[in-house]
Amino acid sequence: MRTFNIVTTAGPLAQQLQKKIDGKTKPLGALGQLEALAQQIALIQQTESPKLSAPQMLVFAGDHGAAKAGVSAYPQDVTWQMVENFLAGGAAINVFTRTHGLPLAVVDCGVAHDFGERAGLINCKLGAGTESYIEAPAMTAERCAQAFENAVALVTRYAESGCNVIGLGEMGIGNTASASLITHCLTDHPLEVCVGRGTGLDDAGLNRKQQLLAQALGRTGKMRDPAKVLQEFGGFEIATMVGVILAAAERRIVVLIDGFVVGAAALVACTLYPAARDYCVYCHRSAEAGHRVQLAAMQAQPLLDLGLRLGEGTGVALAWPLVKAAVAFLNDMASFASAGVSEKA
Ligand SMILES: Cc1cc2ncn([C@H]3O[C@H](COP(=O)(O)O)[C@@H](O)[C@H]3O)c2cc1C
Ligand SMILES: O=C(O)c1cccnc1
Repeated sequence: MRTFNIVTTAGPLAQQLQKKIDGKTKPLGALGQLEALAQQIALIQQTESPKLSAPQMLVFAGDHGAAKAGVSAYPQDVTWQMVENFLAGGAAINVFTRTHGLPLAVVDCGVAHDFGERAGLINCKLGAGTESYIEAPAMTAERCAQAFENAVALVTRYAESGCNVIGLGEMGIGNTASASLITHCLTDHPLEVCVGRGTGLDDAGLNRKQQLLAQALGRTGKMRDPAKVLQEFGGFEIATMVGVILAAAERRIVVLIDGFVVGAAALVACTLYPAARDYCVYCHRSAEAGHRVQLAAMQAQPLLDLGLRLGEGTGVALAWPLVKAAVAFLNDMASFASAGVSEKA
C-alpha cells in the first residue's frame, strides 16, 4: 500500500495566530469555536492570512454486499437511485450546496449499476459493490490499494486546479453498518454502542443488525490494524475517502468531515497517520449512535449539532458558511490598535 508524507501543523505559528486573534476587537475568546477553526485553517496553510480557494464538495458512492443480509431499512437499489437523484440535482446535498454556492461532484467508487459517462459523475469504480463481510473480507488488499491510488489522482486533479478545501459526503445503503464495525475495531468500544439505526431501523431491525455485525466479528476475530479493518469491513466509498483524506493532508488541503460514515473514514485515516487529524474539520455531530464514540476518539468538537442523520455531506454543506466566516474574521476584522478601541482594563 502507498505511503503518505503527512506532517503535523503544530508549531510556533500557533502563538502568533493566537496573538492576532486576541488582538481583534472582541473580548478574549469571545468567538469561541470559530477561533479554534480559524487557527486550524491558518496552521494548515502555514500563514496568518489563510484563503479558501476553489472549494469542492465530493459525494462518494458505493454498494455494500452486506446490504442484502438486511443491515439497512432500505434496499440496495436506493444507492444508484440516489446517485441519479444527485445527478438530477434533487437531493438534500444538492439543495444545501446550491444554497451556499459549493460545487458538487459525485464519485462512483463501486455502485452496482452502470451509469455510463455522465456530467458530474467521476468514475472511480472498484467493482459492483463489496463482498458481504459476514462471509468474507469486503475487499481484497489490491482493491483497497487501488482505492488509495484513485484518491490520489482525484485530489491531485483538484489541487492542480487551485482547490485547497474539500468536503466529503457519501451514499451507500448499508454503510452505517460498515462504519460501526470500523468504529468498534479502532476505538475498542463495545459493538452495541457503535451500532445505530442508520436510515431508521426499528428495534427488531437494530437487533438483527447487531447480530449480523457480531457474526462478522466472529469470522475475523479481534482486529486493530486500520488497513486490515478497512479491507475486511470497509466499503469502496469508505476506502476511497480514507485515501482522499490522506492525499489531501499530504497537500495541506483542508478536509471537511461529515457525519458517522465519513467519520469512520477519518478514523481509519487518522489511525494510520495521526498527523492527518490536524487537517480534518468535524462539521457536525450526527444523531447516529456511535458518532459520539468517534468524536471522542478524535478529540473533536464538531461545529454543528442539529440532530442530522442523513449523510451525503449535508453536515459539511451546512457548516460551510461557518468555515468561511472563521477565515473572514481572521483576515478582515479590525484589531484594537487599528480601530482605536481600548483594551481590557
Ligand atoms: C432515500 C435515502 C437517501 C439517503 N441519503 C443518504 N442516505 C444515507 O443512508 C445510508 C446509510 O444508512 P444505512 O446504513 O441504514 O443504509 C447511506 O447511503 C447514507 O448516506 C440515504 C438513505 C436513504 C434511504
Ligand atoms: O451520520 C451519518 O453519516 C449517517 C447517518 C445515518 C445514515 N447515513 C449516514
